[in-house]
Amino acid sequence: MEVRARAPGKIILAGEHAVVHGSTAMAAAIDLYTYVSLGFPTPNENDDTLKLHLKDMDLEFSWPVGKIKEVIPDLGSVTVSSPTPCSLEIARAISILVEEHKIPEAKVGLASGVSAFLWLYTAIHGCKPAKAVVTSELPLGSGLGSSAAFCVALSAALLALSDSVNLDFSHQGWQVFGESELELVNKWALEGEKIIHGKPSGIDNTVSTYGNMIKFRSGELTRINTNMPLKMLITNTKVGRNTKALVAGVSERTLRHPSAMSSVFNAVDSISNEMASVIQAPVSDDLAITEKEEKLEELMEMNQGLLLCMGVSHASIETVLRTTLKYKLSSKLTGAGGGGCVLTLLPTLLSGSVVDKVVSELESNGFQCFTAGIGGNGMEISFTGFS
Ligand SMILES: Nc1ncnc2c1ncn2[C@@H]1O[C@H](COP(=O)(O)OP(=O)(O)OP(=O)(O)O)[C@@H](O)[C@H]1O
Ligand SMILES: C[C@@](O)(CCO)CC(=O)[O-]
Ligand SMILES: [Mg+2]
Repeated sequence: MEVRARAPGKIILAGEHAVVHGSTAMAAAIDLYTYVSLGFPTPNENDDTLKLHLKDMDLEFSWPVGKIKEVIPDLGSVTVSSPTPCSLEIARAISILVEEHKIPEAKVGLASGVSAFLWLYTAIHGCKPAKAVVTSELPLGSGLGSSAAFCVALSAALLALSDSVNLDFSHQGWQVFGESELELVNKWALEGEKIIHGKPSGIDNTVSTYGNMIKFRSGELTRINTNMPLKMLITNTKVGRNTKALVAGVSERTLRHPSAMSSVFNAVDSISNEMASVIQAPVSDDLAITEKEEKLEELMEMNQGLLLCMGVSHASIETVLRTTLKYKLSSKLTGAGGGGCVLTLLPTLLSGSVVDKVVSELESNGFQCFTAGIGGNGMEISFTGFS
């Protein structure tokens, strides 16, 4: 018996960081996914361990269920239908379980992901044996929402086995949850994101759960429907960074400059709302598309300028901006910044030869360029071996 869930990564079109401080943001799912599968031992296997295999990183973790029960204080008050933050006491216990496995220094950032796994697993499924296998098409720590996709896929797989979700176990292939179940997945995923991000706004896990394109502010999402073709070049600077630290840095800057940063966040709020209006406006002809694209380009450039004010750009990001500007293309960082990925709008009428030149110049800097489908499906689930 195995349950498998997948959840998409995302791009933030406008509003990252400001959204943590109550501004509106715009985000869209991309067709790169994280997959979580949960397999369970048959009674005669007599396997009493919880295993986590991070396949892409070639890392395996294993804990005797008895040890988990011994270390993690009573979870009795936690109910699946009421997503709950990981308490300090349980977080300390979980860190003991994580530190038992010496994670290589180069991959130490994974500790927060393993901690999020242990919290979500024990809180939703309890201290029971299983094997979880995780694979992902997303670059980790690059601004494309890998942490959110991980938390959403894991929460979905665990909830699929709970009494809180009604699913057709005999269904072949991917299936989606109903609205109330999606809301529960999203809320549990946010609890996982809190362990990885520190103070997440919830936009990443929300767009990974629901998919498509959303406008988001203070926990509320508005689905954005559009017939506007939107093509973005994604450039991964491959400069590693940590979202939790970058988010904390913006909060510290806000404490030092409350009035100035409030003006910055208000400006971002306006940019995101204007972007939503531009994208949603019906497209009538090629001229309309070009006009919309020019407005989007200006809004992206303005947002990038405000992200610079927040202190989350990076020399590598500035290199991408300078390079694409030479070809009169507009770019902005996406996600937490400090490196990671940069978006460049590719206008409908742009010739492929120009795109090739831009990509070639960007990749000559050691960056990795790719395009991804924008606005695809959200979280999905599949079952095998269930009668
Ligand atoms: N497939 C995965 N398996 C295990 N842990 C993961 C996985 N994907 C993400 N993580 C956890 O999330 C961390 C990266 O999250 P982080 O928020 O810093 O970057 P991101 O989500 O890729 O970018 P952003 O939040 O800016 O969109 C990893 O270091 C790891 O702890
Ligand atoms: C930087 C941030 O705004 C987006 C990260 O993808 C953090 C958050 O909203 O949780
Ligand atoms: Mg993240």
